[in-house]
Amino acid sequence: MLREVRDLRARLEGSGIVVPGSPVCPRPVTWQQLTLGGPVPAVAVAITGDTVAACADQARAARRAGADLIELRADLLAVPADTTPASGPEDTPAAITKPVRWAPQELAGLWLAAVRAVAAELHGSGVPVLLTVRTAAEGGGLDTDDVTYRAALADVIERLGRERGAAAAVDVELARGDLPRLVRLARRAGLDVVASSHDFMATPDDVEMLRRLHAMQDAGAAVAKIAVTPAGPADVERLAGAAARARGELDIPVVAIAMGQAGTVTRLAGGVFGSALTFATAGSAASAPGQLPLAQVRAALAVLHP
Ligand SMILES: O=C1C[C@@](O)(C(=O)O)C[C@@H](O)[C@@H]1O
Repeated sequence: MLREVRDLRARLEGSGIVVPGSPVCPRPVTWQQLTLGGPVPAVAVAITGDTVAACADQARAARRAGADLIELRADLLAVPADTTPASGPEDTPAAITKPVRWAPQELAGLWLAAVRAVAAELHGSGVPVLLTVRTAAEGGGLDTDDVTYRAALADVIERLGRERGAAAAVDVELARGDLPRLVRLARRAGLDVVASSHDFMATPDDVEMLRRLHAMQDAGAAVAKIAVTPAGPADVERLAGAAARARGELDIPVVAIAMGQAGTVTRLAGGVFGSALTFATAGSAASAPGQLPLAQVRAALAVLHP
């Protein structure tokens, strides 16, 4: 029975008919051994270590666990505090720790060191690296203004271009501005851009979700990703609907996730609605609420995408 369903699906897809459950993506992306946008969603594991050494350890574990893609969440790296006195002589009570204000080049240097360490662990495995620097505005650990974010990202992109192959792609937040320019820089450096948008409070209305995904493709991103927070089943249904519509309207792979407990189903069955990638854990801390262990996600994918 399963074989008959598979054969029928293959015949329909062969004649250009989009079959629910195995969306066809006109412009899939290939990074090393991984293709995003095929009939089965890929599984990413996020590296959430706060030191370069911890990131390398986590990458090794994620590779062994069978991740298709490693996302390095470089925003979670600890930025050493500046302990010089804010004002007054050092022996006065004014000798308090200053807030951390790193220059873009310093941030880029820290992220680059972590990319190198993670890439070294993955060498020869065919598992690509996605470099992500999530800002505090979208639930991440990098608490800077948009100008610093863009400058640091541009710097790390250019430096990655000089060491081709360390990372396959870089995450760029749509809402931080300048996405088309960062896409051009990334292309020149031999990197793809995964454009992203996160809402940790709510699920935007359907028109807005679609608008963001289209804006990402229009800016030249290779992948369009949205993660939202549902208040309940109705929001989960809307997110799934937006994913299915985006899959029909866009050429590039779409990633759509409902975060938190209410959205768990989208981490398992997102592929049925057109989502090309899901995020799972492999022993270390989750990078967003609702992520499940990789083995559970694989088991669900095997049922839904035989
Ligand atoms: O964009 C995403 C998706 C995500 O937020 C999730 O909900 O699994 C996890 C992040 O690390 C990643 O960058």
